[in-house]
Amino acid sequence: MTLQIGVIGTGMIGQDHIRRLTQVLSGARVVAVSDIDRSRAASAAPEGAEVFETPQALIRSDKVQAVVICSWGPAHEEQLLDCIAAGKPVFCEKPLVTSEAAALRVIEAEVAHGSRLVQVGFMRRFDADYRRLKAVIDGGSLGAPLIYRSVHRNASVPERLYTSDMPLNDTLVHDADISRWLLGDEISGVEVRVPRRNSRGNELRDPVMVLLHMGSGAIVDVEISVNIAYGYDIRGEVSCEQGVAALPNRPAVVVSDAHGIRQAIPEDWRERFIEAYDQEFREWIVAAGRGTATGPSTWDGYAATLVADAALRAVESGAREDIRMIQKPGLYDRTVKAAA
Ligand SMILES: NC(=O)C1=CN([C@@H]2O[C@H](COP(=O)(O)OP(=O)(O)OC[C@H]3O[C@@H](n4cnc5c(N)ncnc54)[C@H](O)[C@@H]3O)[C@@H](O)[C@H]2O)C=CC1
Ligand SMILES: O=C1[C@@H](O)[C@H](O)[C@@H](O)[C@H](O)[C@H]1O
Repeated sequence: MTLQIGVIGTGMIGQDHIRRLTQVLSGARVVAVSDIDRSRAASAAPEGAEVFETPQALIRSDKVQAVVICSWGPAHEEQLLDCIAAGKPVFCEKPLVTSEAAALRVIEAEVAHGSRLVQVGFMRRFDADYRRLKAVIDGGSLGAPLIYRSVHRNASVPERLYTSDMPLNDTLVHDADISRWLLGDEISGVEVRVPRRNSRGNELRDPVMVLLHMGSGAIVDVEISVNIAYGYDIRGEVSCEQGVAALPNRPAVVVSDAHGIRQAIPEDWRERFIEAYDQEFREWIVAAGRGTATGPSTWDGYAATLVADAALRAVESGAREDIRMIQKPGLYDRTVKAAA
């Protein structure tokens, strides 16, 4: 069976996902697109795909069996609720939504539907290196994890569109999610420290240091730098009771010549996580074909939203801000086996 997909939002990542769904992966076809910028949607539409005037019309269309949301974060809630109302599986890029209240509305709608429909775009969980790191920690040979260092550096971010709150409510969500997943634990409190500003970033609050306090007492120390110029550099290191497991920036061919020894650095997230995005969609296509979702859920999107909100409070208060989650609905405890 070929899954008929509609894509909402045909900007940077929307176009990249259309490319992988059209040229890389099997089992799916992009049959519909929509964007508030109609001409962008028209030029991104693969051959034969219909351009819809509104996301709502695309979601309701009989030709669309599953939806991919790549619009801006504040638009996600309405589009997610429309997908759930239509009973259609939906892959939603991060952030799930941009407020706790919105996350709770999506949880309520999905729980009322009775089974998972939503998968959130936390692609690190599908990255082979992160999966190996998790296997080492879960294997238990290093003992309990005590400290996790998460380095998240972007060469640059889009001027004007990327604002001062975004290191904390857009970029940090990946580190929050991967910390919860790697350590198998919830985040109970957040602190933020703001060092000297990077003058390359205009007025942006950049870099930021974030401490995530895990329920177990383990601490995650996150560096977010979004204008570091030299490339996209993502690292993680877990210090455990009797050993350390580390994920360096993506390994690449080591070149030795008259200029020294060097390795290429990925330019951006598209390059660093190219296989992870492919894998998250491979697994999503299988799950969506069965009318459901797999991997990062609405619950995980809700947890990351609470961390973003707490981080924004913490940057103002200078103190630890606590996080309180609602009781986890049973729906999010069930495992859906998607991969063949
Ligand atoms: N998982 C990841 O690593 C990444 C995730 N993202 C996420 O993907 C989403 C899109 O980001 P980009 O592609 O970088 O942004 P972008 O600005 O390049 O594209 C967003 C597109 O959505 C359209 N749009 C905005 N509101 C809309 C609405 N209400 N209805 C229909 N179309 C709408 C815009 O016109 C634009 O074409 C964001 O939520 C972002 O956080 C982005 C980059 C990487
Ligand atoms: O999700 C992403 C972007 O939206 C975000 O702006 C970047 O900071 C992240 O590294 C990237 O993975």
